[in-house]
Amino acid sequence: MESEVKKPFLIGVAGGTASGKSTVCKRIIGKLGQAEVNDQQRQVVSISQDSFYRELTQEEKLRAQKGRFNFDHPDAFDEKLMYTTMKDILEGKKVTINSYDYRTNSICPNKTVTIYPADVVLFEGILVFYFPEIRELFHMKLFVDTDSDTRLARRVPRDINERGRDLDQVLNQYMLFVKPAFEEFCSPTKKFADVIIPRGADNTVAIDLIVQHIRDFLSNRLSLDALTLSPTSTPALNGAAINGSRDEFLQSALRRFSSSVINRKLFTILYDRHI
Ligand SMILES: Nc1ncnc2c1ncn2[C@@H]1O[C@H](COP(=O)(O)OP(=O)(O)O)[C@@H](O)[C@H]1O
Ligand SMILES: O=c1ccn([C@@H]2O[C@H](COP(=O)(O)O)[C@@H](O)[C@H]2O)c(=O)[nH]1
Repeated sequence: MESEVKKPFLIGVAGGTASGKSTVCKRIIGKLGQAEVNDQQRQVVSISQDSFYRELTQEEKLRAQKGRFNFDHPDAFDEKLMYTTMKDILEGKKVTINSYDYRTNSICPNKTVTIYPADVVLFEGILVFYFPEIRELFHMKLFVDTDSDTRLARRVPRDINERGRDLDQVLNQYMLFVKPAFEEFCSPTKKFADVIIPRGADNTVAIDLIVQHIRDFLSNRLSLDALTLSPTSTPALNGAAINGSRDEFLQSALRRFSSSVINRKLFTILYDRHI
């Protein structure tokens, strides 16, 4: 039998720096029961746009070391790589992405992350809605809307503790690049969002609604897939549905979709429709 190609539900998560994008993604992953699952088995994965910062020229590297490079401008990203990676993910392919090191302002040499095909892929970053071709790929677009004072108050300790900066560097970079670029490039993309999440990860009501929407979408898609099964594409499943017992049908359906986060009660309904 042909192996199943997983075409994921692709979710874009945009928002200003330190708005809580990655925390929101973690909450969604947790609520879908995927927090403890290992990389290869994981059905819900999150990718950061930071993996798509482009390599800097020598001259740009020197400027970056002095805090004079604008990492909040769209030109700082490798748009083409972002697009081809998202397309590959949507085609159910396994992809390899870069790891980024904020301390050196560059891609980590010899360190990549493999993203295995999954049911749900979250792609989070300050400018994920900026590039039209990439924006159009998302099935759902979220904007994490946290006020700028809170964001700055979170960014300062984070950049000092986790990204190797001192207070002056963080504040200078914020005033020179981060704040103006947020206003020019990130904030205007809020209008493309399907859901705006005020207060980020604190907004449990919004996160629960989003999680429910993801579950509904996946259930509906699975329902359509199962209703259009052809004997050539999935002989085992169809054979059981046509010739076998109700239990055989459910067993083979569950085997096929056993790694999915989708509600399995659906198969009972489908079986009743088929037979
Ligand atoms: N709701 C929250 N309450 C308190 N701290 C938060 C909250 N959301 C995020 N943080 C903290 O703020 C910092 C930035 O959050 P993060 O999710 O990494 O933001 P982003 O991905 O948008 O840059 C992290 O140190 C994180 O732990
Ligand atoms: O080398 C770098 C690369 C990026 N940044 C800053 O990171 C944020 C984006 O990450 P968030 O997790 O969304 O905050 C962006 O504002 C860049 O200024 C950096 O400082 N150095």
